[in-house]
Amino acid sequence: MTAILSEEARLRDEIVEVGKSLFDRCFTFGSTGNISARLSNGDLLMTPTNASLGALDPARLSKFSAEGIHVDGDKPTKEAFLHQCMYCERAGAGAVVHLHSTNAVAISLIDGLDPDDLLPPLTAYYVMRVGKLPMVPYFPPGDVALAEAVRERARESHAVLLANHGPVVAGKSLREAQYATEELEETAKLFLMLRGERIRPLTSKERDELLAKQA
Ligand SMILES: O=C(CO)COP(=O)(O)O
Ligand SMILES: [Zn+2]
Repeated sequence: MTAILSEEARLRDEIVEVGKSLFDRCFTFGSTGNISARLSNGDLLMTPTNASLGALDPARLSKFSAEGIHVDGDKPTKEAFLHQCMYCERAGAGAVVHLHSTNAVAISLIDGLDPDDLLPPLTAYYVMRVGKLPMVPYFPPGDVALAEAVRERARESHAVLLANHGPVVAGKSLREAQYATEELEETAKLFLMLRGERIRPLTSKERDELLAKQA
């Protein structure tokens, strides 16, 4: 019990710290974005709805039981079901980060990209931390259909991009989810910077070798 409590206290602090770090560096704006983390007993902590990631209170985070019941804290993010869908499909996930990061949102607006994998393997770290980026069709924020569509794509990838909305990324730990989300955003920025240039992404062999090392 004490171990669970200290794990929970640590995770609460980490959600606040990561939220502030992402917000302060403009990875999301206003009250957009949400973060969740899973305790080893299956309980979930989530950011409350309409909260700025830059000003979270560890004591007011929303808590869900392993059965998915809201048991404590402020009213949860409207994307609570989406986060739960991500954990259902990604057994090893310990955290999920959703942002409205500008360059990733821009990618989600470009017509004609491959919806099964939106970005080329520009750098090794993109392949190592993100790997593949499928697109989830547009549904309004908080819609059950959005969460169900994320569930479909989460089977094949821990990172997905919501059309006209933003990225959702799961990680073994909150730090992993954070770093992957940052890598996704920076790669989206590089992709936009390089539009119109002849580019030389990693080859399939180079990409596959990196992915094999991750497995
Ligand atoms: O990003 C958001 C919706 O997609 C923010 O919603 P919440 O304030 O309910 O977390
Ligand atoms: Zn959102």
